[in-house]
Amino acid sequence: MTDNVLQEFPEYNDNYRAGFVSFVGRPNAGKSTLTNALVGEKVAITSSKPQTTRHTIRGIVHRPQTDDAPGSQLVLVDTPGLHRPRTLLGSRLNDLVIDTLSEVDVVGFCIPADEKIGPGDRFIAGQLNKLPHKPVVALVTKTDKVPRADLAEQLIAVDQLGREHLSSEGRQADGFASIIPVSAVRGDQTNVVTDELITMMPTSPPLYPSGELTDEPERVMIAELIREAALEDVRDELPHSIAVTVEEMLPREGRAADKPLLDIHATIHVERDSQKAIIIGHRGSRLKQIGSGAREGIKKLLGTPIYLDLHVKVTKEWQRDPKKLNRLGF
Ligand SMILES: Nc1nc2c(ncn2[C@@H]2O[C@H](COP(=O)(O)OP(=O)(O)OP(=O)(O)O)[C@@H](O)[C@H]2O)c(=O)[nH]1
Repeated sequence: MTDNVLQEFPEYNDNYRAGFVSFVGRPNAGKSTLTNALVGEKVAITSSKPQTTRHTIRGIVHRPQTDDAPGSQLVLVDTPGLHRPRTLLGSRLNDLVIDTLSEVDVVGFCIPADEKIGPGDRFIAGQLNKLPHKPVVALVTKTDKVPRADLAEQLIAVDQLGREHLSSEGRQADGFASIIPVSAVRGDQTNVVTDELITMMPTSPPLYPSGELTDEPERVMIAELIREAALEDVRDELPHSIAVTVEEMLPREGRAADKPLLDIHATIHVERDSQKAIIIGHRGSRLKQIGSGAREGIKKLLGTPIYLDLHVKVTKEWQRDPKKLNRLGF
């Protein structure tokens, strides 16, 4: 930690709490939406399609010191969905998730209130059981989608899941450290989630300056925004096949200082010619749509006008080829 960080926190004292929390859960469980709700600004990318969060994206919750509580900082590490691997990419993602989890202070296991607990959840619980010293909080998400009676039943089922699957030797107590129902969309109980997570953080000096919401490199955020735009309205098989790389970001030469323009060159990678055709669309109409969709988000992120140059490339079988995976940054 730099001295700069401490200068920003004159009230910092020995009771200050700060640490890392990571949300896991099967695809679509509501991890990104919850991250955004806790941080209060859009940092992670959400989509109604599963498995869009491939990169570790952090958001930071700052709580200033009050008469009742010391100041605190919660660093949210948003991981890809932990899921049963079917491809090499799948198993790489799982390794990445386990690595991330071994370094955080608390794991938040997101389980939707409106879906029955299934093999995917039991798989995740089994993986978490491999980290016996890691406290796990169950977050029962999307509570606005179910009647109270169904929620009560789900809470009991979640408790059961914890008792059955989080019981390795060395675990302080069997099961979840706590179970919290929450609706990120309505903002119900989001404060309770923050409070509970903060009490579980170690005493520590602040980890990040207060203005910082995310330390994800801009390039990765930009690639994610393009990927999100490309995933709008496409068929179900496509999401797994798309990756985006940002090739170049350069300020346009010869522009007046008060009228800057940033040129961004990016590539959308697909696996097959047929998918390339879908992405490009009739006479390039879909690609144009993707470009304008992504441009808005990128402009907002960078706070400057941009020119987005998009290419589509067939990178065959990239999900299964280790060399290609490395080149795409996985
Ligand atoms: N009604 C309701 N919908 C929610 C809530 N939280 C998330 N959703 C919806 O559930 C879907 C999935 O949410 P995400 O936050 O993208 O889920 P995720 O777990 O990050 O998904 P992956 O990135 O695929 O792992 C989206 O359509 C959200 O709008 C909630 O509290 N209430």
